[in-house]
Amino acid sequence: MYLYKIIRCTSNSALWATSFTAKCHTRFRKKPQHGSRYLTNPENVFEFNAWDNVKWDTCQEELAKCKVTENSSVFASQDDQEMYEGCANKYWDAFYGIHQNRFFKDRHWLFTEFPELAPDNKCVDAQKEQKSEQADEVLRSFAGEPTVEQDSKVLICENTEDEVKHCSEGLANMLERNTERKGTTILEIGCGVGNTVFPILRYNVNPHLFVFCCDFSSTAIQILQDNPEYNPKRCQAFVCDVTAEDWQPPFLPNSLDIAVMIFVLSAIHPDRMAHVVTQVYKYLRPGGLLVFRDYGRYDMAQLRFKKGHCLSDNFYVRGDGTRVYFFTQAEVKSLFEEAGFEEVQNLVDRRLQVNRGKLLTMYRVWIQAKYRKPF
Ligand SMILES: C[S@@+](CC[C@H](N)C(=O)[O-])C[C@H]1O[C@@H](n2cnc3c(N)ncnc32)[C@H](O)[C@@H]1O
Repeated sequence: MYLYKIIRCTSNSALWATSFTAKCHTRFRKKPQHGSRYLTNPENVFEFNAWDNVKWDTCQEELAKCKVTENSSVFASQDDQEMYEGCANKYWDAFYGIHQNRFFKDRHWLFTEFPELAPDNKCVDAQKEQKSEQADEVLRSFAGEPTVEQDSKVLICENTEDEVKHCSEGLANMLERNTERKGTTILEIGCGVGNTVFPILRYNVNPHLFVFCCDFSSTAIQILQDNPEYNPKRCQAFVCDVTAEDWQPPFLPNSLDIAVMIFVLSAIHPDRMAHVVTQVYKYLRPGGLLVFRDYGRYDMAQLRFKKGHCLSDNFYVRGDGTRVYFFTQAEVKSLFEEAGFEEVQNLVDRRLQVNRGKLLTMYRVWIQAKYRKPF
């Protein structure tokens, strides 16, 4: 069992959203990309809650390596490994069954780092939320498997066109908008309860925007669809295990403008990552963009794992049965380039988060990347 910081999120309420949007329209402030507060004098470390682009010296790197070598010295048993893989969606169902939509905060920093997600919106006030929100985690516990039935809203029907096997309201919308060539179609993979999707729907002002989002946790998809902000005219959520050979999604190959992968690839078994990336490539249109942010090697969360939780190199299981991988930039690069993508961005974001009350320092590492499907 691991101790995680408790952060309560109330930002999903419609009331908050309305007042936030209103404030936002009167303020045209934007947080600089990759942060702007640098720690030059170590004595000042407790003056702020977080520092950007923190440099690691060799000693710190060596210490991190030692911790990882130690916590990887005992692997989870083969039986347990198979259970975590076979029941992966059930562990996430249980996670969302407990935490509902209170665990992850809405990811407003998205628009600072990935302005493509809301290109015409000048009012993205990324300072409202600290970028550090993305990895704040609560005390996680696994309380047994829930019995939630799968409830995909994707409709499957016959179509006269051979290549169109699966259709839905979302697909019909998308085809119409693509004919007019006005729309932007976004897919979020591993959307959870919508902490990325709802900010996109709020801040992307393109009237022809359509957001597809999927997750293999039917509990997460149900919670997302129950959110008052869920509008089927602009969004379609569906259940999909992206490690499956075929996705059967409600859109066509070569059709998506943007695919979003935020802290999802790390939750997938390393043996299936390449397949997931290949599938994303298949459904993006030529020229389409993939945006990615995920855990980096030696992030604080990796160093905190105890022996017995390691499944394979840099891949761990948390106390609640959900899994997490810690990437290097080089791994991300080869995953996407081997699938055919061209690199637009690949950076490591090192942040120092500070708990000023307890005088604690926490070194966070994230990999952020963008890849384009060539024309
Ligand atoms: C850390 S959460 C991130 C949620 C969301 N992207 C966000 O920004 O808040 C990881 C999500 O990936 C989903 N996931 C993990 N493996 C998956 C798979 N094979 N297929 C689809 N979703 C998956 C989990 O259910 C979970 O909702």
